[in-house]
Amino acid sequence: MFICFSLGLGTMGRGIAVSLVKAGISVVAIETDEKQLETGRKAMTAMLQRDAQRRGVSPPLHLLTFTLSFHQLRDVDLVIEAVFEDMNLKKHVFGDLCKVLKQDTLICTNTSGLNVDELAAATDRQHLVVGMHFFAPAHVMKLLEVVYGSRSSPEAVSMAMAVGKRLEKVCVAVGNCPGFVGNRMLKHYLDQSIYLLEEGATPEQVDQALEEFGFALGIFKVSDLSGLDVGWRVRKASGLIGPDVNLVKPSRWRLGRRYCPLPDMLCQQGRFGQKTGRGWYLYDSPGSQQAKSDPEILKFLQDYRNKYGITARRISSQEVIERCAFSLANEGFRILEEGIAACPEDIDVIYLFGYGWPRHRGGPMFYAAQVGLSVVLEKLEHYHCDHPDVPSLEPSRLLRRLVAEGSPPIQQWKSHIKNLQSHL
Ligand SMILES: CCCCCCCCCCCCCC(=O)CC(=O)SCCNC(=O)CCNC(=O)[C@H](O)C(C)(C)COP(=O)(O)OP(=O)(O)OC[C@H]1O[C@@H](n2cnc3c(N)ncnc32)[C@H](O)[C@@H]1OP(=O)(O)O
Ligand SMILES: NC(=O)C1=CN([C@@H]2O[C@H](COP(=O)(O)OP(=O)(O)OC[C@H]3O[C@@H](n4cnc5c(N)ncnc54)[C@H](O)[C@@H]3O)[C@@H](O)[C@H]2O)C=CC1
Repeated sequence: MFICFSLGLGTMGRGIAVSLVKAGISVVAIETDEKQLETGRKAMTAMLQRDAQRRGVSPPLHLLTFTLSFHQLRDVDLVIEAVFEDMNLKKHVFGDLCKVLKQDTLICTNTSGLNVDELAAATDRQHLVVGMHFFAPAHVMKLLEVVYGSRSSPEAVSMAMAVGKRLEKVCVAVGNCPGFVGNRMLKHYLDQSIYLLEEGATPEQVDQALEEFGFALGIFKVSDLSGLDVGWRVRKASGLIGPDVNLVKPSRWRLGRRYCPLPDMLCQQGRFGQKTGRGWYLYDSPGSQQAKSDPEILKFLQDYRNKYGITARRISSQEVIERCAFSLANEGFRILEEGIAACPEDIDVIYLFGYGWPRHRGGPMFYAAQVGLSVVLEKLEHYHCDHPDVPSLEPSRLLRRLVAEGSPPIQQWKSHIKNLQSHL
């Protein structure tokens, strides 16, 4: 028998547990208190009932057990942790897990980007700790990034891949670095989108340009779906927000580079996205998915620009796409050079199946090749010249080298990497 333990039933935990149950796997689901457990139970039951109704079968609710206690852990084969993105909390949870788990239970974390090695070090079985990074909504998105820690055993990684396959996910093994592959790239894409708001765009304009380009959802709708509080926790832990930073008058440069505090200011107002019914957009009620424009956000953005003496300018859809797509691809080249992804095709698969990248454009690396590497380089140089305090716009070494060597086809990029040290 295969039993899985899902820890945390928030945005991600409930979708992960539903994916497991749909694959016929028994799940013990745990939360911190009765209220959270009941909210998770209701949400998961509704998801399973909708799915069963569509397929004309009965929902496999018998595979689910809900509990507040770690005692039911003894017999589980796999744990998937999805508690808040907080290193200390996760380490604490991992330590507690090891007191009750069988010696050979695989411990997986759904962290968005924390150091898997550091988490593994909090356990008594570093070789059995692997990242299993699902994507929101977790019962729908096909991608699973399997994060290979430096001490994860090949058997543990292959078991995580096998579980992913059983869940009908598209699994991609990636190396361990902040944000892994998808979110490390997403960070730069998000940064550009937020800078565009500072410079004069609205969330609606940016999202419209991205959706016309072919993204399933614009970045601000995606942020509301995922929850703005996740990134807020990450920035707090990175020292970008904290006691040394004056939150009344947030600065626009931190740790030596451009920083936009707009998302932090939204979180301070309790606007976490869909889960609170308000984020970059407005929703009818918490949990609703239908994004509506919010006049308060437009005023909030204009007040912010006034405060900093920024004159809003008209931003074209072309600029939105170039800054977002080329900053994504630029980071992709760095990821390839560092051996965090096995090949450009893996990066493309991650974006197609994890982030709703337009299929007909083939993924950010394929798109860069289609546009022409020399064009991408020229555009990045142009935008970096306009924004010298944004290091991520500086063209990567690998992109420069590929252009200097005549823009070889995508299948040959890896052979142009000097001293490749794979993290896989
Ligand atoms: C350098 C250091 C960096 C550190 C890291 C930085 C971290 C930054 C923080 C980031 C936060 C963490 C994010 C993360 O780790 C990775 C992510 O998960 S990012 C989010 C990725 N997801 C996407 O990009 C979603 C893209 N959208 C899509 O692909 C489609 O729009 C979608 C599949 C969601 C819906 O497609 P559609 O055809 O419209 O579907 P249906 O209407 O048929 O519905 C199917 C199903 O999906 C549910 N659904 C639809 N829309 C939404 C929505 N807006 N919100 C939630 N759920 C939605 C719908 O209810 C259906 O569900 P059922 O249960 O099947 O009925
Ligand atoms: N939101 C997203 O789009 C994605 C998030 N992730 C990651 O998944 C993890 C969870 O994120 P979300 O689901 O968004 O957070 P969330 O805030 O929606 O849910 C977290 C849940 O964990 C519960 N929890 C906290 N401590 C716990 C404990 N000790 N035991 C049991 N449950 C506990 C909370 O009560 C809460 O329900 C984080 O590590 C996050 O970075 C990964 C991929 C996508």
